[in-house]
Amino acid sequence: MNCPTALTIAGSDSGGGAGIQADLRTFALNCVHGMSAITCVTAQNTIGVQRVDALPPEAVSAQIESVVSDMGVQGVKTGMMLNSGIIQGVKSAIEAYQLEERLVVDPVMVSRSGAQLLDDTAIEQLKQLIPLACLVTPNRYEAQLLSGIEIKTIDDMKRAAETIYTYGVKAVLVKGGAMLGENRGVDVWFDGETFDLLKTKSVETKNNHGTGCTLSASIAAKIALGKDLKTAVVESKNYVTRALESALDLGEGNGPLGHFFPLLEK
Ligand SMILES: Nc1ncnc2c1ncn2[C@@H]1O[C@H](COP(=O)(O)OP(=O)(O)OP(=O)(O)O)[C@@H](O)[C@H]1O
Ligand SMILES: Cc1ncc(CO)c(N)n1
Repeated sequence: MNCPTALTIAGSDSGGGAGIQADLRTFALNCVHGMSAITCVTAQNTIGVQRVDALPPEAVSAQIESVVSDMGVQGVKTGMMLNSGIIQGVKSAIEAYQLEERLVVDPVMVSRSGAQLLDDTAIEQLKQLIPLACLVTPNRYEAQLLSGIEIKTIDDMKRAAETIYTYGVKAVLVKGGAMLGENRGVDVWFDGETFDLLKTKSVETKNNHGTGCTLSASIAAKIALGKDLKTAVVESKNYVTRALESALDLGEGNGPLGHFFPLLEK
């Protein structure tokens, strides 16, 4: 049986809500064979991250090379990449295997609570990767950092999307999970020609760990399935909304999404 494949280049989340674990689960729910290049191992739960151990950059590059050279990759996403050495190696591999057209960069730099997750050198390195991608998906704070624009309104999100587009990326999705009031959960799409507001219902839940990872993994899976980028984004946004509505009440903090709600409906 033929099966499309997708690759996630990201960190491991021991709590299973974000990172590699969320990505592989999302690939599976799309009936896409998931493969992984692990960049770092986090000791993490619903409350926070207790420890992070990075892999050597060569170990990350070797994982990418192993799967791409043998199995082929139709969709790729990057998530937490931790340091500039790893990001540099990933960029070289993307270029060597010409994966740009199917690459989604989730620029994991600032958490939704506003904490910086990458040092300044790594941020500069990540800025070099963004132009290669077909889509970059910054959250509110990452969009602020990448554009230099303070984001408070939808108009600010649009201006930030326009600025980030000038990096050379094909399309930008500024995510609105960290916006306030009725703007929470409204994402802004810009592809150089058209702005679009992707608006779903704003879900009232504290169990929202892994929304960004799930969104970018779902988009990569749908690219692997041959869908056009905009369709992949719209369907993925709807999937995240439904998964938030079915989120799991686990742990003391922010529980994981209910990724498998479609299976429970059968
Ligand atoms: N409460 C909510 N209701 C509806 N959609 C939401 C809500 N919170 C987040 N989203 C959606 O989830 C997706 C991820 O956006 P978010 O801004 O949370 O990304 P992120 O900060 O990168 O996520 P993470 O917390 O996983 O790092 C977006 O499509 C956003 O609109
Ligand atoms: C491993 C990992 N990647 C990404 C995020 C952002 O949600 C996280 N918390 N953990």
